[in-house]
Amino acid sequence: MGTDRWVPAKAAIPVIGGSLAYMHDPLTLMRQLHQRHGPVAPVRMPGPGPAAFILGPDACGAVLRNADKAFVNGWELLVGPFFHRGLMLLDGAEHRQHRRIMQQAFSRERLAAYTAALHPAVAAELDTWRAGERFPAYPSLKRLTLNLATQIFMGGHRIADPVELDRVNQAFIDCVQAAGAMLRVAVPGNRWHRATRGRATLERFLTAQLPAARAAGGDDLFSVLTRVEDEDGTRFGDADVVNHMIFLLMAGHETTTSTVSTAMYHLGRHPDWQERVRAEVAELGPDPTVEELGALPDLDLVIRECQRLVAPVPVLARRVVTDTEVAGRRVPAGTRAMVCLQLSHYLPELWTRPETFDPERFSPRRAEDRSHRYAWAPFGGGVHTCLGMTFSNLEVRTVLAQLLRRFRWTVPAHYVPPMSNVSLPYPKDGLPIDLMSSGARARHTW
Ligand code: HEM
Repeated sequence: MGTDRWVPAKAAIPVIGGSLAYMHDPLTLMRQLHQRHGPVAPVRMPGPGPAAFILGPDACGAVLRNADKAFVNGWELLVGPFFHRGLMLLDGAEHRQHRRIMQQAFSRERLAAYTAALHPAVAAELDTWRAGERFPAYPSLKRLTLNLATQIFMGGHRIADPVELDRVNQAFIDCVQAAGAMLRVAVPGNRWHRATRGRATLERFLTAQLPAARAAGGDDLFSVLTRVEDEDGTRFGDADVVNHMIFLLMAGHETTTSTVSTAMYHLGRHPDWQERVRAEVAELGPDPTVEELGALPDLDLVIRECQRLVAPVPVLARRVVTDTEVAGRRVPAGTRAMVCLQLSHYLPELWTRPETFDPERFSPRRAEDRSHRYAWAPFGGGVHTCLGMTFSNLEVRTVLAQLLRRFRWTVPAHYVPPMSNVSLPYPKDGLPIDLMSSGARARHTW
């Protein structure tokens, strides 16, 4: 295979220009770089060594499959200080062993127990939503998933003190927000500083709670992590449980919120689809099982389409440890490789009218996602493929099913959410939604 010369970083877009262009409109930047450089585009980014965007499904697939073991995870620089030793930040044999143990926390049996706990927790949150007003849905969804994480992951019922619960939630939010900090040095009052303190608070809290979580033998993830073991009987040490918990809280929170909020937006714009999925969930009983939630084909089409249009994790970070080749291009050791999943979701050679909301493209008849293994890859691929994918699907379906059964909603006429891309994408204006009770007729304003 012919190898193109590595284009030195000075030929690439300037540091600030590149970062700002990404934050302004990542998809346009990815398209421009793809057109100009093909599948491996050198970019200048703050941080050590050269950097490249990996573009298109072949190149993304090659990096994620990592056949020659040239890539290790590159997240340390972005989120390392707050999420270090989380599963996604481990490599090689250690990663394999930790993944094997953690997989036991996501077995069928465990998922059934988490799902049973999800129903009342979602209902309690949605009881606080009021029909008849326009309100920013995104912050409410974020609070909802955070409370779910506290209940399902942390065994929130064991935390008696509401002040402490608030403090823990805030510490966790501070950690998540640091990923988008421009200034990656702690200066009192800035994001990095708040996150450093947040990490310390979470560590103290979880370490103190660990004996109770272990003794409880409960069905929440925290309790489960203290006792799961791989086939050789190896278990996590106490520090591992704490590190994994902090990472899982982050991994499961913003990503799930993103999918539900994208779905609320598109279902608000497309009443035909809203009615179609409402009719489907109307058949469910009050506490649907994993199997019942899994058998909602129309909702499944909608969720996949939403994750195509707004990939909750649009770019994955890798670091090159030995000189290698991607799609015929030489990529030297030391390069930071940004795997741009989001671009593949919009390539016109893979998708019909990629800008359009068209869930049917995932139907067995059209199966556009089958055109390439990495055409649709919101959960990544290779050894780090999302471990929470099934749980997240159950959570998204549970929240949407309850929303659809309780409410109808629309979005303002001609409204398109202005997205923040500083860290993971979210609607900057909070996503205004006009909420009605499910009995009321929708007022379609577009
Ligand atoms: C819509 C929701 C979600 C999306 C789109 C998503 C996406 C991803 C992606 C793309 C990765 C791969 C990162 C990489 O290769 O560098 C990943 C990893 C991971 N995710 Fe998710 N995620 C979601 C929800 C969740 C949830 C709810 C959990 C936990 C309950 C979770 C747990 C994990 C874990 C543990 C990893 C690391 C796997 C490993 O390194 O072996 N995710 N996720």
